[in-house]
Amino acid sequence: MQLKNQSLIQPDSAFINGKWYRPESDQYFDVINPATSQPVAKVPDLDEKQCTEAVDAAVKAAVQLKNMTGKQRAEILRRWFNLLHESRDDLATIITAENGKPLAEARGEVVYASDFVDWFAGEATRIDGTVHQASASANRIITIKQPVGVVGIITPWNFPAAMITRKVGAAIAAGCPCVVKPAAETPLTALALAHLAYQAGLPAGALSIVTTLVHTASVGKVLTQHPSIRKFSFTGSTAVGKLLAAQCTTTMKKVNLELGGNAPFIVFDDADVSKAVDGIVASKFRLSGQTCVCVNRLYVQSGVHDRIVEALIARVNQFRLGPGDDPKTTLGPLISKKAAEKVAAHTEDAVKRGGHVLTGGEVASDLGEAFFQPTIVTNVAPDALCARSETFGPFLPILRFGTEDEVVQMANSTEVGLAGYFFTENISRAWRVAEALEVGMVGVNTGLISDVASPFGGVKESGQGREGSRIGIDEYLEVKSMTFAVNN
Ligand SMILES: NC(=O)c1ccc[n+]([C@@H]2O[C@H](COP(=O)([O-])OP(=O)(O)OC[C@H]3O[C@@H](n4cnc5c(N)ncnc54)[C@H](O)[C@@H]3O)[C@@H](O)[C@H]2O)c1
Ligand SMILES: O=CCCC(=O)O
Repeated sequence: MQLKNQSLIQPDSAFINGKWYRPESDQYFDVINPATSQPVAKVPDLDEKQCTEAVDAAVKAAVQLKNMTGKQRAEILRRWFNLLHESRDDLATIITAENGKPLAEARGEVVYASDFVDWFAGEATRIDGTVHQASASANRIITIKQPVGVVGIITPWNFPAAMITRKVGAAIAAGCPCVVKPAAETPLTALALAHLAYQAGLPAGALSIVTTLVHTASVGKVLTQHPSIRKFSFTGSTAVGKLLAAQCTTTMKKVNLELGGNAPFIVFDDADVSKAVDGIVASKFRLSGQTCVCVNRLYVQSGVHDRIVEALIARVNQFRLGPGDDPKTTLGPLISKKAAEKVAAHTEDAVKRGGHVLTGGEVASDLGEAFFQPTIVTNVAPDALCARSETFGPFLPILRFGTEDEVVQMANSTEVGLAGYFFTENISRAWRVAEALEVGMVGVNTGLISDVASPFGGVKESGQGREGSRIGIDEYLEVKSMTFAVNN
C-alpha cells in the first residue's frame, strides 16, 4: 500500500503501551482487501496474556491521565485532531484497502472520525459539577465528575476510524485510558490512529490496540471481565453485544452498547418526492448499505408509491459498482463473500414471498465475490426476512402502506430501535410520527442524521447509552456527590 507517510503502517505489529508491538510468536492473520479478496498486510494474532499486558499498562496511565487538567487533555486531543487531518489521504487509503468503501467515502469517514476528537477536546474543558439544595438545613451538597477508569473497547469493521474515535475521543477527554480490540477485518486503521495519538503526546499505555482473530473470544473475556477495567464500550451486532454485556456483569462494569438496527424509512403522500428520493438514496447506499443507520425497510404510501419507485430505479441505475480505489466507483464491495451471500439470501426470501426484483438482485461476480448489484424489490411482504432483520447491503425492499397508524405500527414492530426516517410536509404529522417512532434517532425530511453534535444510540435491543454530542463524555465519567455539614 503506497502512503505519503509510510510510518502509519508497521509490518506485522500491533500497538501496546505506547509502542508498535511485534510479538515473538509466529501467530499472525491476514488483512484482506474485500475488492480483490487478496491480503494487504498481516498483523499479530494477540491472545489474552498480551491483552492483559495492555490492561496493566492502561492502569498505570490512568493515574497520569486523571491528574492532568482537562485543558492538558484537550491539547493532546487537538494535536491528535491536527495529525489526523494532515494524514487524511493516507488514512482514507488504508480504510479503502481493508474495508472496501470508495475513497471519497473513506475521506468522509476520516473527517467524521477526526471531528469526534476535536469535539471531545472541547468537552474535556467543560467537565463541571453541580450544586444541590440539601433537605437538611445544615448540609450543602455539591457533585464532581471523575474519570470512570480503564475502558475496554470492541469495535466493528464498517467505520474502522469513526467507531474508535467516537469512544476513545470521549474517554481520553474524560481522563480514561483505553484498550481497543478492533474488528479483525480492519485493524490497520486502528493501528494508524494509535500511532498518531502518541505523536500527539498521549502518555504510554493510554491507548493500546490489541489485534486478534483466533483469540477474539478470550481477548473479549479480558476486556469484559478484567477487574481493573471499569467501563466496557461496544459497537457491533446485537447478538454479540448481548453476550459481552452478560460477561460484564461478573465485575459490574459500566456498559455502553451501540448495536444493530433495522431502520424504517417512511414516505407519506404529502412528502416532497424529489427530496425524499435524495434522502432514501443517501441513507440506503452509504457504504453499500452497511451502516447501522441505513434504511432497511422503505414504506411508501399508495399515492406516491409508483413515482418514488420509478425515480429510485433511475437513480440506482446510475451507480457505478467497482473497487473503492477506482475514482469512478460510487458503490464499493461488501466486506466479504459471506456478506454478499446474506444479501442474496434476503433477495431470494423476498421473491419467494411475492416480491418483484425491479433492478439488480445478484452477486456481481464479474467484479469479485464480495460485490452485490444495487437492488430494488417491491411488493415485499411484512414478514420477509429483509423486513424483520438487518440486510447490511445495497438492497432496498419497498412496502406499500395506506394509513399513518398502520405504518407507525409496522415501523415499530421490531425488537430493535436505532434510527428511523420519514418525509412529510405536514408539520403536525412530523411531530406525531417523530414522537411515535420507537428509535433513538429520527430523521425528519432527511436521510442523513450522523453528526458529532447529535447523541448517537438506540432503544430496545439496539443498545444502551449515547455516544458523541455533549452527553457522550458522560459515559466515561462517574458522578460523586459530596455533602458538607456547615453547622457543627
Ligand atoms: N449502533 C451503532 O452505533 C453501530 C455502529 C456500527 C455497527 N453497528 C452494528 O454492527 C454490526 C456489524 O458489525 P460486525 O459484523 O463487525 O458485528 P459483530 O458483532 O460481529 O462484531 C463486532 C466486533 O465484535 C467482535 N466480536 C465478535 N464476537 C466476539 C466475541 N465472542 N467476543 C469478543 N468480541 C467479539 C468482532 O471481532 C468485532 O470486533 C451490525 O449489526 C451493525 O448494525 C452498530
Ligand atoms: O454504522 C453505524 C455508525 C454510522 C454512523 O455513525 O453514521
